[in-house]
Amino acid sequence: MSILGGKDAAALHVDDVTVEIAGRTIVEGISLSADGDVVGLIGPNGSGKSTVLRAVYRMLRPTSGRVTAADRDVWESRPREAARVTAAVVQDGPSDLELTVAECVATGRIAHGRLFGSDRPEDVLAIERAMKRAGVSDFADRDMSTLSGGERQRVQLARALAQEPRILVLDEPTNHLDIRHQLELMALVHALGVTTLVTLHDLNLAAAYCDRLVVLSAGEVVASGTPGDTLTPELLREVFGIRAQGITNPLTGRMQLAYAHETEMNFFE
Ligand SMILES: Nc1ncnc2c1ncn2[C@@H]1O[C@H](COP(=O)(O)OP(=O)(O)OP(=O)(O)O)[C@@H](O)[C@H]1O
Repeated sequence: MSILGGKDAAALHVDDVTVEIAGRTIVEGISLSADGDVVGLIGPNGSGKSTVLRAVYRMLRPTSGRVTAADRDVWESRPREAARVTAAVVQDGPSDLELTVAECVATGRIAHGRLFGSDRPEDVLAIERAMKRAGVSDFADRDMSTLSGGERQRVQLARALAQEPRILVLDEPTNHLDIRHQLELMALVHALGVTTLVTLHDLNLAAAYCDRLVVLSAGEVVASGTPGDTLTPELLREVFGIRAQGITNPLTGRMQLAYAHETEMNFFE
């Protein structure tokens, strides 16, 4: 049993996935896997990260290729069956502004057969546990419409945790969060032990909290591996157009990057 209360982490395989929209190839030949670890999907704006995630959480059907979660083709599964395995926190997700925080988190239980307004003991437990982990218990009774962007983002995470997923898909989960909550969220995600595919623009969060990285450029995978193997000065220059160097964070011992715009000279030179 996972620490969320559900079944253990499940394997996710994206196998040679291509997505075309209106005749334009958005991503091509994408393959990646995750199994109980945290895999970061990184790349510049428009490189196709969200498109890959949409194919995984059943929002955008691939033109070719296969996505399997817990050994089932997600595009041949029923939506509720897929939702019992995979939960997503996404940018264009439902806003649920008319619900309270607790009601919003409770919708994560629908995949497990909860009917609206009738929580079973296991639902109550999962909802409370998820709110506590995401740090939103204090405002459980507030209306979603009254929350700040960062608070709302943590509620979306709580809803996903209440789903007791075996695979977690997160699209820029930290973009509204202050620095403390960014670190807390990434540490929490890492500690869950749930298979996680996460897009991040912050390369330092990616380096510190992802077990492996997959780098996209112009709709294709151009590198994958551990942060140390992937985030080389050459790749960062070619793909992101920056000067960068891996350094060790003196407080945590984890890898992080020192970076500058390619045109920027050393201030002290
Ligand atoms: N429905 C669509 N119709 C047309 N073009 C699309 C559609 N969805 C995505 N695109 C295009 O596909 C490319 C990849 O988009 P995607 O959102 O996957 O990139 P991303 O890496 O997540 O970008 P960002 O870092 O800016 O969020 C972009 O050029 C985008 O404009």
